[in-house]
Amino acid sequence: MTILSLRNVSKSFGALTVADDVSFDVAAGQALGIIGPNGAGKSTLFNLITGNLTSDAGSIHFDGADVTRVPPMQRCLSGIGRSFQIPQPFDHLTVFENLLVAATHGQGKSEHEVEQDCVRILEQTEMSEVANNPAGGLRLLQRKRLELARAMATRPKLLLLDEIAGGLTDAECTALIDTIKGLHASGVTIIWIEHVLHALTSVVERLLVLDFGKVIGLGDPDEIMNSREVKEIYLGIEV
Ligand SMILES: Nc1ncnc2c1ncn2[C@@H]1O[C@H](COP(=O)(O)OP(=O)(O)OP(=O)(O)O)[C@@H](O)[C@H]1O
Repeated sequence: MTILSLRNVSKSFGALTVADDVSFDVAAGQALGIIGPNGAGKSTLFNLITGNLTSDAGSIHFDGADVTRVPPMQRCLSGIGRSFQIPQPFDHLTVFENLLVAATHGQGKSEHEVEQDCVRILEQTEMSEVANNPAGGLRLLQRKRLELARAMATRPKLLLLDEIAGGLTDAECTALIDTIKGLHASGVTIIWIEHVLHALTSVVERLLVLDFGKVIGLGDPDEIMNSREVKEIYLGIEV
C-alpha cells in the first residue's frame, strides 16, 4: 500500500527551480533514502511534504488524502513527523519535558494522555537514562537521539529524517543506526536525507537521487550507487 505519493511536484524561488516535476511513491513500512549534492533541493522536498512550503504545481497524497494544500500542523496530526538538520530542543527543559511538548502539540492531546507514550519512546530511542537531564547538557549523540524521540513523539506514520548522522564518531553512528533500524522495524515508514552514505544504505531499501531539483535516479541502493549518472553527477567521478 502506498502511504505517500508525489505527482509532478514543482517549486521555484524566483528563477531558481528547487523541485522540478518530482514524482515518486513510498510504500507503507518502507525506508527510502534521498541523496544529492548540496543545494539539490532535498530539504525543500521535505518542506513540501510537511507543508512548510507549498508547491507551485503538482499534488501530494498522504495516507489516502490529498494534502497538497493542507497546513503543516494538520499534516503533523495526520501522521507526518520530522527531525531537523540542526536539532533545536528546548535546552532548559528536561529530555522528558521536551518529549511531552512534542507529543501534546503533535498529537493534540493532554500531557496525561501522552505520558506513557513518551516513556515508551524514551526506551525506543535509548534515552531513558537521561530522561530528567536538561536537554542543553546532552552530548551530540544524545541530542540526535532526542531529535529522533521528539519526531517519534508526534506518533508519525511517516518519519522524515534530515541529515541526522552528521558529525558523529563511527561508534556513535553505528549506535544511531541501530536505533533507527529499531524504529523502522516497529513499522514506521521512513524517508531519510543523508550525506553519510554508509549509514543510509545500511537502513534503506530504496534510494532516490536529486540533482538541481530533479529526480535523476530511484531504485535499489546498490544499483543506484553504481550507476554511471550518479557517479558522474553526485560523486563527481568521471566514468
Ligand atoms: N526560502 C528560500 N528562499 C530562497 N531560496 C531558497 C529557500 N530555501 C532554499 N533555497 C535555495 O534552494 C536551493 C535548495 O536548497 P535545499 O536546502 O533544499 O538543498 P539541500 O539539497 O537540502 O542542500 P544541503 O545538502 O546543503 O542541505 C538552495 O540553492 C537554497 O539556497
